[in-house]
Amino acid sequence: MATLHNLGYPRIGEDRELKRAIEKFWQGKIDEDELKNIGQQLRRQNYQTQQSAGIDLLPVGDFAWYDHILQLALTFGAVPSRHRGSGNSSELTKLFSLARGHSDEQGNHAALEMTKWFDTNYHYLVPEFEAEQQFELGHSPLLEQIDEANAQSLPVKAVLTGPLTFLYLGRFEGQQKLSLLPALLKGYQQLLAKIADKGIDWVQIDEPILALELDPVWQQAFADTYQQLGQNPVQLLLTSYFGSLSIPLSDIAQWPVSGIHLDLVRAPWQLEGAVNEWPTDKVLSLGVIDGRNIWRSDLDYWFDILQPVNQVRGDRLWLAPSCSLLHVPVNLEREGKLDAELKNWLSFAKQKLSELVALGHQLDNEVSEKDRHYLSLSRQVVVSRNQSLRINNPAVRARVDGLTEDDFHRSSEYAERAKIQRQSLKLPLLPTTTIGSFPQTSDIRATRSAFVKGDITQTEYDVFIAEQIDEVIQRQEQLGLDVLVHGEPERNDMVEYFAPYLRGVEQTQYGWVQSYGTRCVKPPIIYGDVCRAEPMTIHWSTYAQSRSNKPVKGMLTGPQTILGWSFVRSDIPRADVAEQIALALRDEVDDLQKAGISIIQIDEPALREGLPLKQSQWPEYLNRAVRAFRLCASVADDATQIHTHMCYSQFNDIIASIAQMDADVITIETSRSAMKLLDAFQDFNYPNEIGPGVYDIHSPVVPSSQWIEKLLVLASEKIPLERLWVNPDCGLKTRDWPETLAALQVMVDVARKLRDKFKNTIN
Ligand SMILES: CN1c2c(nc(N)[nH]c2=O)NC[C@@H]1CNc1ccc(C(=O)N[C@@H](CCC(=O)N[C@@H](CCC(=O)N[C@@H](CCC(=O)O)C(=O)O)C(=O)O)C(=O)O)cc1
Ligand SMILES: N[C@@H](CCS)C(=O)O
Ligand SMILES: [Zn+2]
Repeated sequence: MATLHNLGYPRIGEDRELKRAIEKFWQGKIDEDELKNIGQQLRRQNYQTQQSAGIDLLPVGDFAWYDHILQLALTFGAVPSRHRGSGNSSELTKLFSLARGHSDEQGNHAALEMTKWFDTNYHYLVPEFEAEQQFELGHSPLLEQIDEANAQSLPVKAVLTGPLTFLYLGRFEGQQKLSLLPALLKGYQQLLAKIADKGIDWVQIDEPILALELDPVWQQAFADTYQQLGQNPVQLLLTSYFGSLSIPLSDIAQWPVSGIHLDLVRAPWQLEGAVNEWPTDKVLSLGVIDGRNIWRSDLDYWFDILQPVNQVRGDRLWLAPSCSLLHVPVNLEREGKLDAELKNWLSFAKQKLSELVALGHQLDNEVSEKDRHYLSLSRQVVVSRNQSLRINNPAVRARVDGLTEDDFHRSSEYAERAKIQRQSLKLPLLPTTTIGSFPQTSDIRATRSAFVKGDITQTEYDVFIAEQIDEVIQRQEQLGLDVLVHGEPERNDMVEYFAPYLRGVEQTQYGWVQSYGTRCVKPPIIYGDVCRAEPMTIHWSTYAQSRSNKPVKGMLTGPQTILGWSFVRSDIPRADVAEQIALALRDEVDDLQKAGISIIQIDEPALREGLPLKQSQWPEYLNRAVRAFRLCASVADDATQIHTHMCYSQFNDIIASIAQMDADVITIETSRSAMKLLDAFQDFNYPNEIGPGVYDIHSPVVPSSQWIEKLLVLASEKIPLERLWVNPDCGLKTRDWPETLAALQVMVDVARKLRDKFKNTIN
């Protein structure tokens, strides 16, 4: 009989209970005991949901207060020295302080850096390692959670991120991370021994870096590590996901691990090797239900594939979702407003487990009434999706087919456009701007919530938004910014906002997915051919422009970012979907310029995170991503200045592609790296204009003028002054007004000072 297990369940809660509880704790509205109780209730509920779905082995250790990598760093005492010595504050307070930073008499203790978890929209906190770093096993939430689950007599499988992934994802300035491996392995050995002492048989040891193209040194480190860890009394399920293994399975078969988990959704071709090369006395766990997308599975397809494997492997065959369900929303049942046909096509975390169980039971000839329902729905959906008229839009297809090379090029080269734009825009040297959003205050959120619930009318909501824009424009004029924004008060999210205006795209009401810490997003569902149903931003952009004589940027989210932060149909290539989105945005760019908007920003923060995990696949991806951007931007007249914005990005390895995007201006996050990221632009001789971020928007700390001046001077040594802009790292939606105004005033004042200082050096 196949064993059914799960790799991880969404920790945030069906109603974002975890988010709400943590934020209340931060606000001092509940104490630590109350917060811990809520965490415990959530875990209990999640275990119950999984067990009643029919899952045989439950993941314990998938819960984390803010982020599981942060929690692991703290478990091993891998805490940077600036955060040590916080006296007798609790483990939880230390954890939140590492995640968010804190200030005290000793100064400002900056948070750990946050970055993308592989190619997902989840962010983890980057552990920082120091010379002589030790990894002493300290307080372990995993061990506590095992005790808690044992007390409930649950069938436990411990979940632990593996040492190589932990090390690989951390930062060890200028030094060889692998030199820390022996010390780290001591910590892991201690932890595994304690897990074994608690009577646990299996540990799911997650090593997602196995999906990257690892160099031989890391491959050898894997072999050495698992030789050592495999000697432990607990059985290890070496768990890969997000792609195919980069180490041959036949090599891994020699390591003393008791099982392997393979992601067959992302890399189905791995099955053949697994069947032939993975020893039959070891567990073969196959990830067959998509943990990264929300489509109902084709269970008959999997049944046919798995039946022969099941016959050979019996209880050594385990079945699971492809990866943790952290990346999908919790429960489809809550969605009351989704169209019935589309809803049938979907499956969220809770439903995915039922699909898995139905498949497992069918393989074992033990189908229940509930399983029958899931099996039959799966069959119906395969037919309905193949035949549905809602997917195919001939007009969109014809438009894509009719594209010519000219549609991907601006009329003139950048140098020519820049001359025209300089004359029309008349911007000063070192123009100042912001990235788009201004604080999304609780007033804005509450008013939108009232509107969505029907407590206020459309007119009342519109009046409110207009007032917000008026205020934002007025404040920017008072600050003396040169290029203004409307502040995005009408947008719940930079991606979700666009969904209602796009055909082929649907939006859930409760489909929340954790993005970082307590912050969540509701990814739209792209189910069919995409086109623009109606203008998306013209009303508020032109309204904002009517309130100022300075240019107000039109603000769009780019094709790769809408794609990357949505759940995307799987029946056509993603790049084709991006092209359709680009065409919808192209119409918007054109309408904006016709409506008198002279500067249009097309944000592409997700362009880099969309890179395939295997570097050999980058060129094809980058080519299509750049073309999609150019398709929407190239409708702009020479006089229309196109900006793009990227954050969270290392640019060195993709700088050529960024240049090919041919945006007139790119604004980027650089302040935390003290302008180091600009080196790539300098080395490449990046030809267009750049706005390197001069302060970190993730922190409420107001930057000093000395700091901003230092960064700008550094930037001016790398980028010619006449191509340099001055702006923060990213949008200001998560900040409060007082710190926003104070920081921007410092920024504008420094820009003015340097403008005066430098103006004579420009001919
Ligand atoms: C730039 N980032 C983004 C990413 N992905 C996106 N899809 N969008 C992004 O902006 N990925 C990378 C980064 C991640 N960064 C962030 C930053 C901030 C958030 C965030 O603030 N999320 C909010 C939810 C945003 C939203 O959808 N808001 C809605 C609903 C607000 C809400 O919760 N309303 C309450 C009622 C409020 C009241 O009455 O006071 C409710 O419904 O109960 C809106 O504004 O209407 C968050 O709170 O988590 C995400 C990613
Ligand atoms: N225009 C967006 C970009 C975020 S990456 C904002 O300002 O929030
Ligand atoms: Zn940004």
